[in-house]
Amino acid sequence: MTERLCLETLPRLDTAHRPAVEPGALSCGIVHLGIGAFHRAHQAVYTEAAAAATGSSDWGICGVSQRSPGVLNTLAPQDFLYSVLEREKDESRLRVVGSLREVLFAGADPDLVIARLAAPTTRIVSLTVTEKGYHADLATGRLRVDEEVRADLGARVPRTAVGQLVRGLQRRRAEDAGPLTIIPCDNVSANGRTAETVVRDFCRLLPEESTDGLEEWISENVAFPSTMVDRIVPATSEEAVHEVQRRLGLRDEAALVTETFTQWVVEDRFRGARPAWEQVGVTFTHDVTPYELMKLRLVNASNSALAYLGLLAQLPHISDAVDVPEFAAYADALVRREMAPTIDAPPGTDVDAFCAGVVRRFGNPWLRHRTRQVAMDGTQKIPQRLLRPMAESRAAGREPVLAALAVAAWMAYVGSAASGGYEWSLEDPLADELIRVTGSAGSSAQRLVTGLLGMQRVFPDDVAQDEWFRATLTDMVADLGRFGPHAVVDAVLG
Ligand SMILES: NC(=O)c1ccc[n+]([C@@H]2O[C@H](COP(=O)([O-])OP(=O)(O)OC[C@H]3O[C@@H](n4cnc5c(N)ncnc54)[C@H](O)[C@@H]3O)[C@@H](O)[C@H]2O)c1
Ligand SMILES: O=P(O)(O)OC[C@@H](O)[C@@H](O)[C@H](O)[C@H](O)CO
Repeated sequence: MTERLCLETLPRLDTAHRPAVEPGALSCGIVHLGIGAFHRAHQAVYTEAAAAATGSSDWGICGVSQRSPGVLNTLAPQDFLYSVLEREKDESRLRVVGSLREVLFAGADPDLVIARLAAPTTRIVSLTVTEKGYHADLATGRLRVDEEVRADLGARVPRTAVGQLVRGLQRRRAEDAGPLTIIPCDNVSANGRTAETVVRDFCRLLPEESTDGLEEWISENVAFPSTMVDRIVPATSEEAVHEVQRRLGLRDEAALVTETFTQWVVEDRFRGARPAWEQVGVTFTHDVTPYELMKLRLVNASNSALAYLGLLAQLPHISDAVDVPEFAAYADALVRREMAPTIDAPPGTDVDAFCAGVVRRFGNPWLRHRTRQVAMDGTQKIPQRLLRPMAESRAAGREPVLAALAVAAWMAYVGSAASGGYEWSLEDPLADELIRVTGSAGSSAQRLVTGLLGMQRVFPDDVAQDEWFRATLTDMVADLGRFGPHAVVDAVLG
């Protein structure tokens, strides 16, 4: 049986495949909440490169798995080492990453998580907890006090990321552990401001005696920079594990395959020390907004569109959807014709070249990014990716039919998934409401569209009350059911 990747077997690897740092020499200066695939192939890679560039040993990462012990169980036998295989056409580069030095499962070790957040050696806390993990109201950006948040407000041991952050900050302040920078790395609009708002709202809801002065302390000691992150990182697959084993001669159960493209733009607003990320390609700026809008509206909007059309056509991966010529042409047109006119690109950006890269990146056949994964949590994604730019297009007198088709495909997918049309049940924090709405719509496209448009937590008034939008969606949802996604895409492209 092939031996496992771990500290003991590491020296057997070719130097080119070994970490750029000595893993055992690193202490943890970063705690990362939500240690999924993305952090491991993005921020952890930049952080290791920065440590190697400067020789600093302060920036190892303690990753926290929030919902399941899966990542801990996979990585612990590997001493938290894993490989990242960058693949594109004939180009590939494989490297074991050594910057992740500890993984905790919050469900098993909640007190230790708070202790790590409050340790004076921790200077950075980063997050990839998915869009829903912020518990933010999409319309207002304020904390949504749902069941999980309510439970955390009354609990000593929190389960939500916002609860963990606040408990960690309370203890940091009590123990005078020093300043901290909290860096959200999710595809969430104004993610820094959103994280700060939900943290402050949570503080205000706690009993006054436990938070007296905490907000002032946060203002003086904690920064919440916004970030834009971009790299396609699918979940670990059996294919990835086999390919990496073939190349390394060791088994890595956590192997990740990603693209060569990577981008990280960070608002330059820190409290205290940070890794020298500027030396390894991270852009620091005073305003992330143009980068964020370009990413959400060009990359993520078309990704969601391909996911929903792909699922309606029973295609398992995003690259399978790009292999369908009319879907690829549609995604390209969506990005160029309807999304690009809604953004002010960051200075120096060649928007045409960026647009051309979007569909090419999604077509990378080595990236087995599942349509199901991209499609999940649609109620949290489509407002920022599609509805907001559509509302702006409508206000400017345009008819964004291509974007409307993406929303119609989401509606058709929701209708089908809610009634057992897929092997999985609908994955969305608002699944109960979606199932209720789609159930009462029966087979009527008009009732489905009207019901979904009535969900005020998803559709802002200007979109829900737009007659053009309602009528266009109703026709498209009906046609998707009658003629299928290929024919509807053909018709829309003309
Ligand atoms: N994978 C990508 O290509 C990619 C690219 C850019 C940005 N991102 C951002 O990173 C996020 C994570 O992506 P990933 O590929 O690592 O996913 P993943 O499924 O591998 O990891 C998700 C992590 O979030 C945690 N989580 C899930 N729901 C949560 C909740 N309600 N509260 C707290 N924690 C929760 C999980 O426990 C897990 O640790 C995405 O949602 C996105 O915002 C991902
Ligand atoms: O990761 P999510 O779930 O926010 O969104 C799914 C994809 O759109 C996303 O992962 C992209 O592939 C990624 O944002 C590219 O950088």
